[in-house]
Amino acid sequence: MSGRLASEYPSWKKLQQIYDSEHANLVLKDLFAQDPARFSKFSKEYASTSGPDVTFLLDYSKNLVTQPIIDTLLTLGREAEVETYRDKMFAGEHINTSEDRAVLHVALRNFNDFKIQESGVDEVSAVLEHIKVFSEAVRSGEWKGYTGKTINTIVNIGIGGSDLGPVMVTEALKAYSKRDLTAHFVSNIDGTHIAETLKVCDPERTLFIIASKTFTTQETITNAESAKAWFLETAKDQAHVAKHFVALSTNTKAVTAFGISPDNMFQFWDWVGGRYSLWSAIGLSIALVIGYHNFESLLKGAHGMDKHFKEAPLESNLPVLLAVIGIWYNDFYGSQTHALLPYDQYLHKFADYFQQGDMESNGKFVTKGGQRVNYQTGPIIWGAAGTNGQHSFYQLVHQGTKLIPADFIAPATSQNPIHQSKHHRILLSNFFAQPEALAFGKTEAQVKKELDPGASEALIKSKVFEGNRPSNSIMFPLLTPATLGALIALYEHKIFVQGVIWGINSFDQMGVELGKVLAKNILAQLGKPDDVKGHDSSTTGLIHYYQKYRKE
Ligand SMILES: O=P(O)(O)OC[C@H]1O[C@@H](O)[C@H](O)[C@@H](O)[C@@H]1O
Repeated sequence: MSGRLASEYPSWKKLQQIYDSEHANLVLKDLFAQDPARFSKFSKEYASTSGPDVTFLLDYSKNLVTQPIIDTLLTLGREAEVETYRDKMFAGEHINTSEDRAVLHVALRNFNDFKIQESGVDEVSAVLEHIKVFSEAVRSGEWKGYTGKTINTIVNIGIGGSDLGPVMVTEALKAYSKRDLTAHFVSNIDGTHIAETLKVCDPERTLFIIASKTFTTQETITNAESAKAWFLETAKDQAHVAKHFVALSTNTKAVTAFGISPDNMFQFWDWVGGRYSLWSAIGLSIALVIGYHNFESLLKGAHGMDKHFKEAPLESNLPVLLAVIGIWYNDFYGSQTHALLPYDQYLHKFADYFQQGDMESNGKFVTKGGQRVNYQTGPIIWGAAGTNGQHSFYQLVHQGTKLIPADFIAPATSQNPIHQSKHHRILLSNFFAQPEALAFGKTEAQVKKELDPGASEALIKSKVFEGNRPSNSIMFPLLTPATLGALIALYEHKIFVQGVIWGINSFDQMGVELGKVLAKNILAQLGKPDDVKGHDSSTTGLIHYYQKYRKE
């Protein structure tokens, strides 16, 4: 984040030399055979030192690295001043330079531990109290709708960071949810999303949470207006809106203009980035679904990881290790993507969440200083919950032509140990087997032994697994709110470290703006073909096609 080109650091050049001269010999099978202690050397157990107990194991031994490579990668971190920039973040310095903002999602889960100076930080506990009181009133039934009935449905209307975090976390912690409160999340501007959701809502018992940092996002405001119109069809009186609509925003003026009273607004601050906002008022839907106590555990679990990230030396700092290993593949092996593969159905939205978290943070081609980078920055993040992926895309992961570093994530214990944990044992046997298969593969000699002597060369070749495909494995005892908090913070800080090394600003998102501006211009031209002006022939042709067939 210094804005320097990463490729100028001496250690970057050294890593390139190491890659050029050694990568052909970096063979996992050999590395494990040569060193029986490889697992203990390249795995670390995390144990929180504050807040609720959180432990997990990070096994990074199945990576194409040796100790000298890790050391050089850590030197790269030091040359890029990762420690300095980490301290600047925690100190509230304006490291989001393009927007001149502090980056303080860590302040949202701090509980007065670290001293952080920034306006608004001293209001965090009051907002948490507001969330607590409100969520408890709704959950207990004390909060009533306009006809005196309790709330049985919440609809969070938001998009991007005002949607993905709450969606992912409420899914991940479903085991802790209040079963008689149904949560829906409406994000897409496609009218189908709100229309299908409203079909199953009762206006007398539904609470709408309008979640938007800016309160100007077209999708969210349009969906919120449609929800309000739907509500008023039954409720009639505008005064009833107060019982059924709340806002989560930094923009009091726009919230008031929408018709939501400031009493029903949950505040946050411009130093909370959208994709880092689930810890803020944006997490209200989480508190409603899992209860404030569990929401606080989530925050405290994340704080434990913040403490680790802030205080642990780089060589035992888990976010740093994940970050530099990721850079090794991304920038030297040329891998384009990184897969997040949780073997836990509850984490089925984890990869979706970190698509925004990682790709919106580190999908940048200029440094903070405005120079075009001459190396790759953020990877494409993708993934799905195991074992589903095994029956679809794992073919390419095992035998395709691309190197796909992957993180396998699993709890040792299931929240649903049905059939004497038979399901979980099968799930975990796959969780153990896949990284093993990826790393060690299957040789031609092994294949031949299993086939008839007359088997064709082509058949033999098609059954070979080259192996040497890297992965990390992360295991924890049980997916608790605090463990999830720590896990999310682990990846947030990994993304931060990578951004610092690449010299980019991980905290703005200029890349989402151009499309929004063009769409606004096009929206004004959709009325009639003659209005369609100023586009290339392809865009013009597409709009004309729409105009020919549309039905209003
Ligand atoms: O919360 P808001 O202001 O409605 O913004 C929602 C999303 O809007 C998008 O345009 C941004 O790229 C995201 O970062 C953001 O989370």
